[in-house]
Amino acid sequence: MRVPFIKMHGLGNDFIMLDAREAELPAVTERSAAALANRRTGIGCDQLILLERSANADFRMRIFNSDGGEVEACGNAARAAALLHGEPAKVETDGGIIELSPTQSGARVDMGVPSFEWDSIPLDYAMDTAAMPVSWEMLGNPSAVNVGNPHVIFFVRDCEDVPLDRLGPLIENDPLFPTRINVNIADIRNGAVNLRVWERGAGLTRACGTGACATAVAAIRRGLVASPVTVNLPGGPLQIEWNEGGSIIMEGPATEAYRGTFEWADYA
Ligand SMILES: N[C@@H](CCC[C@H](N)C(=O)O)C(=O)O
Repeated sequence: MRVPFIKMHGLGNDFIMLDAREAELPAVTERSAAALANRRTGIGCDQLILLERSANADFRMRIFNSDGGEVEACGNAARAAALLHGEPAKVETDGGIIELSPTQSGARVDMGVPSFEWDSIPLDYAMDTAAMPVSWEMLGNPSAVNVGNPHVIFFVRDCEDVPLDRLGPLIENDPLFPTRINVNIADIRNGAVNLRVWERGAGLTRACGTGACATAVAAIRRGLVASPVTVNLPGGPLQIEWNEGGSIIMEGPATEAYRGTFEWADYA
């Protein structure tokens, strides 16, 4: 069976988008998602995104990391889905309902209300998630935030100085994080956040939308910046708004790169 796909990205965080809202597609498995995402032998992407019909919202968005694992949220893919859908929409994700509003160059997304309780991150044992009494080599005293998916955030003097390719996998897989974790390294300059992210199940990416949301929330909570705040990622900037008790609003670009088809049997 030939399956159509759309290659899209948000600030260089790239996706294979499969649209099963009208057409019936074979079930995506961990194995097929990882095979399609493989940059040497497949089509290649950071995340495979599956759009489906939903009984609770305008449609459902499912997210598979490049290691094949299905996860709850993806900020950059939310903007890509908004561009594809073309009109405001409520979207069901495993991390909760999010709301998309397309803009001229991408989308504004209501990502929902963040959680801070240790067991909703989740962590392995109780601690203050605003300033955690833990460290890994040069990285210490992080914050943790769940924005649909789990994030740990380290504030440092210069995020470029951190060997994230080595420390990222170490922290991602630490037993403190029973569902693994996305690792964010941030510095603050002139009221803006500079951010690099080691994504759970995908590694270093050019941008992480949920990472930008979680880091902005953690920085606002620690009194380091005020809302709204610009978060600069290697792939470009996102604007994030958040006030205590409210939803996180993310705004930024999304891009369609090309459309194609693949033979399902090659990746099943
Ligand atoms: N690239 C994404 C996040 C994708 C999921 C993440 N790696 C996880 O495992 O939670 C974004 O833009 O938010």
